[in-house]
Amino acid sequence: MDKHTLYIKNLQLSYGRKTILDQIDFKLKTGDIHGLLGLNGAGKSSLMQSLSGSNKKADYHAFVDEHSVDLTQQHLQHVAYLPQDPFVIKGVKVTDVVQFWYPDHENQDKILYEPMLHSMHHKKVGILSMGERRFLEFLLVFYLPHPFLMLDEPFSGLAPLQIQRVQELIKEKGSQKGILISDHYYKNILQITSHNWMLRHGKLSLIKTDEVDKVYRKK
Ligand SMILES: Nc1ncnc2c1ncn2[C@@H]1O[C@H](COP(=O)(O)OP(=O)(O)OP(=O)(O)O)[C@@H](O)[C@H]1O
Repeated sequence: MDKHTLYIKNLQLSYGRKTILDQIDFKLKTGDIHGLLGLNGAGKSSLMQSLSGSNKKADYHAFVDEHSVDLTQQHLQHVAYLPQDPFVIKGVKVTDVVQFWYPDHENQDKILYEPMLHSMHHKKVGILSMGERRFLEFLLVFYLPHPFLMLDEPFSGLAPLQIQRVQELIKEKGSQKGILISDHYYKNILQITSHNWMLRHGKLSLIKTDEVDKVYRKK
């Protein structure tokens, strides 16, 4: 599979007079799994929304394989995004949601035959538990064809076995996609990432695994 690189240059985001992201440069290659850490309100979701083109207030230059790209043109399918908040409508059945997202049988089967989702096909999304719904949403975004994937709190509300399965899938797919993951359960992240970024005061810097605990304890 071809390798791709996403490069973001000089990302700037302010809400009113408050600067959230300050002159951030960021590079992610397919095959890389990077963690995004930071205290509440540091700007992790804002960064992921910006990188996936869903935050229209962000200002930056984006390149894929050195070609300038407009990430807000989401039909170009550069970066997929799992948002922190639930997004699947409650009143529809799991099978219908999956068929809507994936018209092809191959991808439908990958999701519907996922062992931890198998017994839920005919349930409406609204009666799934929080963890079941989050797991479904993760799978929906995970199998999209985009080469880059932003996962905002994918472990939130998941049971330990589901966390393990999400980690397995991310590691398997890590060889094909460039993945950035943020989660407050940062130990789940550190188990699967090669590099970790800390977002503080609008700036992004690499952080070593053994320094992460210290930052969160200082809180
Ligand atoms: N649409 C918005 N308008 C104004 N301020 C916003 C908006 N979205 C986020 N903020 C502010 O930007 C800052 C960063 O928020 P963001 O959600 O990106 O942080 P986070 O690191 O993801 O936080 P958490 O870990 O708590 O989810 C916060 O102070 C938040 O209140």
